[in-house]
Amino acid sequence: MSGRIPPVLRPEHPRPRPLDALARDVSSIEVRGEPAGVSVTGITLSTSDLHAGDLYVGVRGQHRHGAEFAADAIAQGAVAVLTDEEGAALVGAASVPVLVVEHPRSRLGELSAWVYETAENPAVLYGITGTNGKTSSVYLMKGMLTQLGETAGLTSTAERQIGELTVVSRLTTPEATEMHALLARMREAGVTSVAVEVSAQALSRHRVDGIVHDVAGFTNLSHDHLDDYADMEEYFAAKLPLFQPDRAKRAVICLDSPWGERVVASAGIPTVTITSRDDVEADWRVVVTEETPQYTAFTLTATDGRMLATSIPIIGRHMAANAGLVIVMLLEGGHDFARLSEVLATGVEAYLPGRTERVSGDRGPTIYVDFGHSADAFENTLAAVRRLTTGRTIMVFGADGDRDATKRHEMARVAAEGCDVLVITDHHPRFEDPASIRATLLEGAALAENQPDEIHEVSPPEEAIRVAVNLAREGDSILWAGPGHQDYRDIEGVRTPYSARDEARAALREAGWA
Ligand SMILES: CC(=O)N[C@H]1[C@@H](OP(=O)(O)OP(=O)(O)OC[C@H]2O[C@@H](n3ccc(=O)[nH]c3=O)[C@H](O)[C@@H]2O)O[C@H](CO)[C@@H](O)[C@@H]1O[C@H](C)C(=O)N[C@@H](C)C(=O)N[C@H](CCC(=O)O)C(=O)O
Ligand SMILES: Nc1ncnc2c1ncn2[C@@H]1O[C@H](COP(=O)(O)OP(=O)(O)OP(=O)(O)O)[C@@H](O)[C@H]1O
Repeated sequence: MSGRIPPVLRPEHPRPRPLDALARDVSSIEVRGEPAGVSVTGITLSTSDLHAGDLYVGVRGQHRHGAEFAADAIAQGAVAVLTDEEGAALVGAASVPVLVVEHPRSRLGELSAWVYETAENPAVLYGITGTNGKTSSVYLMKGMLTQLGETAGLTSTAERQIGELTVVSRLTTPEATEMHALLARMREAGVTSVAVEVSAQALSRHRVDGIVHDVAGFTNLSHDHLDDYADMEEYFAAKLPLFQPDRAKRAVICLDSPWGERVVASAGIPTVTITSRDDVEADWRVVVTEETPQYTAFTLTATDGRMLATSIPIIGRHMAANAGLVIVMLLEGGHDFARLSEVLATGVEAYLPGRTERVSGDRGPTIYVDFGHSADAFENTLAAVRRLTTGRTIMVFGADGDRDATKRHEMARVAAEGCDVLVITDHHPRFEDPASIRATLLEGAALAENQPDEIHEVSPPEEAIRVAVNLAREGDSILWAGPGHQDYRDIEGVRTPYSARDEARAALREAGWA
């Protein structure tokens, strides 16, 4: 992948850590070379993020062994290299100490916590997992925490935020080296609570090792990532470690998808449940009381009768479910119910970038740009858009190339079922042929029982949104699912700058809707 790579947030004043203490404090490390007198101020997996003073960790990746880049790392100022036996052979004779461990990736959390001294973290950590709603929930949480007077941080697919400071993210959940650096930077900034988006891949690849969340949250599970996991059972199993004592102290589980009950059954920590469905029993219940284009109002009620009423500045019952989950997580994190009710009575203040984000003005069709890229996300967002639309609902979407191809038919079927006009286009083709992805989507759309009035195939996406806008009239809505907050398209491994929000606004202007 080439193109613009966002920076990594690290502590500004790291305390130098003596390398010879590492072998004493962290078990099963063999030191080759002389560690005495060497100080470590950072740790990284990648030469593109290397700072002078870093411990460079060379792990075997999908394409290369990181140890192949050890000479570059040392030239850039790495003071030591940590790797496995295979890596040590690749490094050969080095001018810095070489530390050898088995399975270095599985030791990254522990090592990073040692380098940045994050084992004792003063902030309250909230970790959220699930297929859909993680990013939305961490933004809703940061908004609520700020309203409660806290200095809050978040890490998400879209951004890392420390109070007002924001940087664009690379991965949903950063590598453990970056995660611990971020926590250390947050400590410097006096952050009191952190909302952490935890992907299944992060749990499988040791990215949140060394972190014990005060409260974990589960949104839902549905078909996604079956390129990374063999089947739904394996994908589900990848989520479960977040609900064990080494990763979280307690948890709030949403029962809206049937997988929620199974998370409760397998959790090794105390759990509290929540639902927004009226056919499911749970400790807390979300009931949507009003849906408007500007906000969704809802009540949150406990089985003991406690109730609060609030609203979120975004459309969709699924978003109210996310917000309810977050409120109960805050309660489990020690916030007072009466104070939360009072602070949230006037509504949650949050901005969710690219999550059913309305990018149109007062005149003309309404356009929402969304990050949905699964059938479940489409079903929920389309239903929300439809409930607020007096005219036709137009859906524009394309599917990710080089990602779970098994979900494409179902995505297209659900899209076709839920809209009046479907415009199939491209998303990130990566190294796949976009025409062949569109052909698969057209096959999927043909499976819908209720066919839309029109189906169009338009490439590239900037042309597709213009076709959609030209088809639309006042009172119609366009849901452009996929690109969300993203500022690029990945075409053959190159990140080309791209903003769906800007393209949508330009299409409206060109059509005379200003
Ligand atoms: C499959 C996967 O997780 N890959 C990650 C992995 O890449 P890799 O194994 O291909 O690495 P490699 O290219 O073989 O290189 C091996 C090592 O050499 C290092 N290197 C390599 C070249 C160089 O010049 N210098 C250098 O130091 C690399 O940093 C790496 O440590 O290690 C890289 C460095 O940390 C990650 O950026 C990369 O994530 C890729 C970009 C990725 O897309 N991951 C996806 C699957 C992912 O994790 N997604 C989840 C979920 C998203 C969601 O919720 O939808 C996420 O949390 O983001
Ligand atoms: N609770 C929910 N249930 C179903 N769909 C949801 C829910 N919350 C959000 N969505 C839909 O899923 C899309 C992705 O939402 P969000 O980014 O919050 O999820 P995520 O879990 O962070 O996904 P990713 O891991 O892909 O970043 C949204 O744009 C919306 O279409």
